[in-house]
Amino acid sequence: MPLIIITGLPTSGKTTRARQLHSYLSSRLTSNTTPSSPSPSSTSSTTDPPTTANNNPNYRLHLISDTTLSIPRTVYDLDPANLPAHVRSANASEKDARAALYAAVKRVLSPRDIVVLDGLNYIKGWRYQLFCEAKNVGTGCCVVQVGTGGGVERARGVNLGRLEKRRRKQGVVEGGVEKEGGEDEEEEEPYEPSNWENLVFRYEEPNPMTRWDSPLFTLVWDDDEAQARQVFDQIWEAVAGAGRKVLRPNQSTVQRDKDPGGDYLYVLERETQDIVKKILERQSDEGGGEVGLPRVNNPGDEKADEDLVVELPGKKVGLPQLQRYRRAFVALNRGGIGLEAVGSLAAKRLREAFVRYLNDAFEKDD
Ligand SMILES: Nc1ncnc2c1ncn2[C@@H]1O[C@H](COP(=O)(O)OP(=O)(O)OP(=O)(O)O)[C@@H](O)[C@H]1O
Repeated sequence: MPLIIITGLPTSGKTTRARQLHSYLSSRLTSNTTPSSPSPSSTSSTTDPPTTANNNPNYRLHLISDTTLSIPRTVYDLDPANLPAHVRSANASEKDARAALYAAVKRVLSPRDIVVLDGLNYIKGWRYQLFCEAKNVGTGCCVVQVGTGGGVERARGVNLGRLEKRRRKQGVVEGGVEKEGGEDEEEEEPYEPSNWENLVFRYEEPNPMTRWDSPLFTLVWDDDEAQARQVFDQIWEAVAGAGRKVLRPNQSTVQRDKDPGGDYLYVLERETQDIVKKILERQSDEGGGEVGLPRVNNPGDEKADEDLVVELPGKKVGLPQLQRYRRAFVALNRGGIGLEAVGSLAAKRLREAFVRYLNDAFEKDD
């Protein structure tokens, strides 16, 4: 499962662990024997390791993060008005940052590439999207949660420390005395305190019971080298060991490598619109439960084959929510399933795929 998603609260030690894991995997791939332990110095290293190591005939290794893509910390600002003008004009919002990360992952991810994605990765829908991408290219995905252990105080302290360091560096110390030094140190960017608190508030804990957050590995701040090494061994086993799990693309991520025909896009729109319309018509007033849908969109004979089943979430679903899912599904499958499949077969497959996609999405929302 070559996509390794690192997640955790802001300033909780994610990059530190991501670098340790990267260097562990790198030495494991290079030597094909016993990997080196994470070195003590790597805990405080601020220099990025090379993003690619290609010493093993079977795997290439990549590290992707905000830093490797030069994504500024300001993208996590709550209020775009607070962003510096040059950032605002480049429209560098958090959403755009995610798009850049997604594109970077997509560019390299394959069954032969191990990608360590270091970042907050705090939105479960985002982790789900990455899981689908891994599945789409026929590889696997796991999540590594980095925690500080025993509350958020330590992570908050790291951020406050960074803020203080930045203040001192800017020469704005109490009493207005300008201080020197620190010029040659690489600055670890702090979050504005309100943003930090908000990111903690919004953090969506990984849930190992869901497919997209499993297998889930955990590392805490106080884990020493030997403990970290044990977890890295388990990750290696999951990623490259005999028992590694490979996700096979299914019909909710329909093959996209053929040129789409104009008809295909029309069929994609028509069938997904029809499913949305029927769900709205058929769901009960209380919401929840199952709704049967026709496998074929044939107004003359709708009752004939109603064996597609949507399991609705606990509350009633509205048009905006369904349209959002529909648009996401359309975007995912716009690439087409090939001209040969256009027609009734494509329509049927798309309906099945869209229903499966909705079931996944509702399960995730519950
Ligand atoms: N397990 C640890 N033991 C000791 N110090 C650590 C540990 N993990 C991180 N640190 C220190 O805490 C600080 C923050 O760590 P790091 O940059 O890895 O956090 P992060 O979660 O990646 O932060 P950000 O949210 O800014 O990306 C660094 O100075 C680092 O050296």
